[in-house]
Amino acid sequence: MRKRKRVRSAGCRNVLWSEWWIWVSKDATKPGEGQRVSYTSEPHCQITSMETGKNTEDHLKAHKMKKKILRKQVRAQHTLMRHEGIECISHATQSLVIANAGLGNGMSRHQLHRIVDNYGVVETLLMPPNKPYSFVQYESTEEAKKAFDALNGKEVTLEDFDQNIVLYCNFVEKVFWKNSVPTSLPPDLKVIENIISSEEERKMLESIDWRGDENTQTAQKTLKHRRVKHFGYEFRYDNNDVDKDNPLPGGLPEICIPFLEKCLKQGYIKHKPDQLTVNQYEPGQGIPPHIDTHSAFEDEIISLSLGSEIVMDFKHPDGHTVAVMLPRRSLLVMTGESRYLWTHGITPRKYDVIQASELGQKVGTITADVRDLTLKRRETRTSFTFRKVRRSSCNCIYPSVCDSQKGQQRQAEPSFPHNEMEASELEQQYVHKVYEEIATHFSSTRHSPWPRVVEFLRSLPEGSIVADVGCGNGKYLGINRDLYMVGCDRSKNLVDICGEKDCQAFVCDALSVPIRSGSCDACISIAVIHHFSTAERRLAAIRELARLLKPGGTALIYVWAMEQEYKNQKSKYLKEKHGSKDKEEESSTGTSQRLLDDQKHDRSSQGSARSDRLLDDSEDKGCAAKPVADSRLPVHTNRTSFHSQDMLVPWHLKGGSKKKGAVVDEASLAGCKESQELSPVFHRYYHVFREGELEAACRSLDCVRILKNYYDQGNWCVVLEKL
Ligand SMILES: O=C(O)CCC(=O)C(=O)O
Ligand SMILES: [Fe+2]
Ligand SMILES: [Zn+2]
Repeated sequence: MRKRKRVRSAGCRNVLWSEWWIWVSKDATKPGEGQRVSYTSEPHCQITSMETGKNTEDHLKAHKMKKKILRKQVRAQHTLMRHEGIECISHATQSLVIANAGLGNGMSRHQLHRIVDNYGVVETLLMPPNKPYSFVQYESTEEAKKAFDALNGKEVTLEDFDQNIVLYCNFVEKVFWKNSVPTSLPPDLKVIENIISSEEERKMLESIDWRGDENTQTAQKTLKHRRVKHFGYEFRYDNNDVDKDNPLPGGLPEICIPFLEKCLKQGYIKHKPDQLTVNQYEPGQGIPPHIDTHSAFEDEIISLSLGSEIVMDFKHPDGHTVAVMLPRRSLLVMTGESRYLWTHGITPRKYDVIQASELGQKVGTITADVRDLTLKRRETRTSFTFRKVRRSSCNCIYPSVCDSQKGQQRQAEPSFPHNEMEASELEQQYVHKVYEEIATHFSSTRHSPWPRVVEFLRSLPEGSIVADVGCGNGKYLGINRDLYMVGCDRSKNLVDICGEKDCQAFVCDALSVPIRSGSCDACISIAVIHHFSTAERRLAAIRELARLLKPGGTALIYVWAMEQEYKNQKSKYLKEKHGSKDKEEESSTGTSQRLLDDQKHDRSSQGSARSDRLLDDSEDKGCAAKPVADSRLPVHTNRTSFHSQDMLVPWHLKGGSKKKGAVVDEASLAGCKESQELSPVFHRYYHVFREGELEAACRSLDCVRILKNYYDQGNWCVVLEKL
């Protein structure tokens, strides 16, 4: 409903979409000079000159500043609504939400307390984990008002980061937080506190000699995000397997023997480990989410935390994550489901979110109580991970993630769809779900707009209403500020990323876009329609784009081409097969394609898939794709030509997540390019178009005519006009 209204009245050019939104929402006042929400403060600074009217320059400056604060305040309201469904209200209450004062911004509980305590008695201070806002409830409305007036638009310096941020305040009905985060540990996971004494800890740490770079006896390696040493057997990160036939000389260090005996005696483990990996993490370092290869190690995996505590993230395949505090001198015991099915990893960052009251001592899940969270600076942590090398194949009950059981797994491989329902299920599993999972990583690789798409958007008349259907991270939404662009995507996580960039986008399916027929001057659909798995559905997606257009309106469509060699020219995608460097970002020339860039990742980590991949693609090495002898979809080998029009294309997920606005992650993830280790692989369904196929589909629609039809960097492209 709202969307329609927005589209309809977008003709008045000076109205920001976001401001307009607030006008139609129930707490808004009428559009007018400046004031968009009923309760605003005079920004505590720069405003005095405006009021006394000293001189016009100051007046103008103050006016601009006020407008800016208002804009940001409104943006913060939208973020809160989008993230939490919490609505800000126009009258003063006891409760404030303060944007940019969140744990995700790098604000500690301690610092925020000192700020908000200045204006009255704080009853509750909620700091949700990793979010860019906090909630504060005062004893009285008067106090909250005082805080609002003082803090809205106020610049503060983040302690520890030496960085300035500006706070923006809004009133909310009451302070609350629905704790959707699971509070129990993953099944079959234990954390045993104080397993060794400080003296034993010191001795164990001292026993590891990190001098020298690469050491054959202990297979010492400096990885991109930590140092490691192996004892007993080497664990190889190139194939994620243990070198079973070449035990390292010396076995496990003497000092570990009494410790292991204690673990056996106390029943934490049943079998004596014969392999040890010592990992050392400096603040800012981590290990990507992974499952230790099933075929390499037996069930029990134990890890001793030395030197400092750390938060480890566990993730179930259904997506839910549990952050687990591993205190110093504690033992993590992973068996059964937590060892075989859940990934574990350490996000590379300098601070962890932890419970405030028992600094560093609380075992177990972190997000149990948001009234009590804060940040804690990491220190050097050394872990001793003991495992037992497996001598026979794994027979676990989790075949979907078991490399020993890939025979059975193949049964689960998707087939070419035979009907509408199968098609929709295939897309759900191998397009929607995957983009949801990889959204953050995917978005971090999507910066450079493709030049000919930009050209199309720049050629549109000022004031045009444009829909970007399948907008991804919204990289085209801000290209031409003279347009009213709105994006939509099937992935909520990608739409959230658009929102963070202050772009207008919503979640919907490209087959059913909730925009009024004939309301758009133009549409774009870039690298989207090749994700539909039947010809009917691809045509339906084009028809839907056409429906949105008003007569004379134009649509630009890009799909991936079967022909990666055209007019005797290899596409960039093929040419970069033997490229020199793995790249995380899109080519700065801006000529590389969304799809081509996907392959850079794939190439960079081929062969690094662990047992947690969804499908096994190891058999594909050297050949482009499996022939479609049966109707099972082949898995494409990146950087090779296509041998089938329908296939699965791998995406190698890199560890960590980069959230905009989260200083903590921002700082620590800079330069994060863990390429050879532990990246889970996801597969996306694609139908690559043959020459003429897109054009023919468009021609079958009576309501459009083709204005242009061309090949651009491995894609077939058309520009349509609505008749
Ligand atoms: O540092 C840790 O505790 C875990 C290390 C780990 O998961 C591994 O080396 O596979
Ligand atoms: Fe591990
Ligand atoms: Zn297994």
